Amino acid sequence: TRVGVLISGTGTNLQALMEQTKRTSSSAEIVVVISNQPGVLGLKRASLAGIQTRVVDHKLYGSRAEFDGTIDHVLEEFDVEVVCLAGFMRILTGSFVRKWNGKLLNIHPSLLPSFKGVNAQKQALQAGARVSGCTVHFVAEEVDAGAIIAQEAVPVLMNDTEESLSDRIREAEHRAFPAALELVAGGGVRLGDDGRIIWNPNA
Ligand SMILES: Nc1nc2ccc(CNc3ccc(C(=O)NCCCC(=O)O)cc3)cc2c(=O)[nH]1
Ligand SMILES: N[C@@H]1O[C@H](COP(=O)(O)O)[C@@H](O)[C@H]1O
Repeated sequence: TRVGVLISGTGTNLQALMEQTKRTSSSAEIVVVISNQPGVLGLKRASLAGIQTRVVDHKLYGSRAEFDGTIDHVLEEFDVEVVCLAGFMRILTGSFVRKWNGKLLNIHPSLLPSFKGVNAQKQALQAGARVSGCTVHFVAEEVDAGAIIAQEAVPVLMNDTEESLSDRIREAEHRAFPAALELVAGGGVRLGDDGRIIWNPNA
């Protein structure tokens, strides 16, 4: 399965996905990395791994539709079949999400449906949660509301700060996202027409 990864920054999730898809056992191959920000570390990580990169700078587009349309054009150019949002921080338009429905995965740093949106780790701390974690989900038009593919829980410790909790969640992300990508790429999981997860017991 040909995979495109969309990033906005550091790319630690991209790094985990690249390491997983390099394995001979993997059903997935990352064929392009697209960033909406120029010069980010994630682009260097991809180049070091010999993966093609493109920058689609959202500041250069008059509308979200044109920005998303350009990203879509690059994904088609590379014959991408599955798209992973790995620290990608732009909301995608409904038409883009509908076109890639069931083929678009995102990693979120909380146990959805709790703590949607940005600063999820801070929300968990402020709520006094004793457990948090990460969620990999199919992307739906409604932000952070898509069908859940994989989750991993982590403890919230007494002296946790937003940074220490984020670091612990990120370690879980680096396991959950590669595992979820293999499930989707290998046909173990797909999105039903009703928007719910369908598990293939034989995959
Ligand atoms: N339609 C759809 N698109 C998404 C795009 C990115 C992410 C990644 N997680 C994200 C969740 C929230 C945001 C956010 O609210 N950023 C501040 C506004 C940035 C902007 O103006 O664009 C960004 C990424 C998830 C989704 C999703 O669930 N549905
Ligand atoms: N989606 C969120 O973006 C953050 C940065 O990810 P990365 O750029 O290090 O992969 C991660 O915490 C992830 O949950």
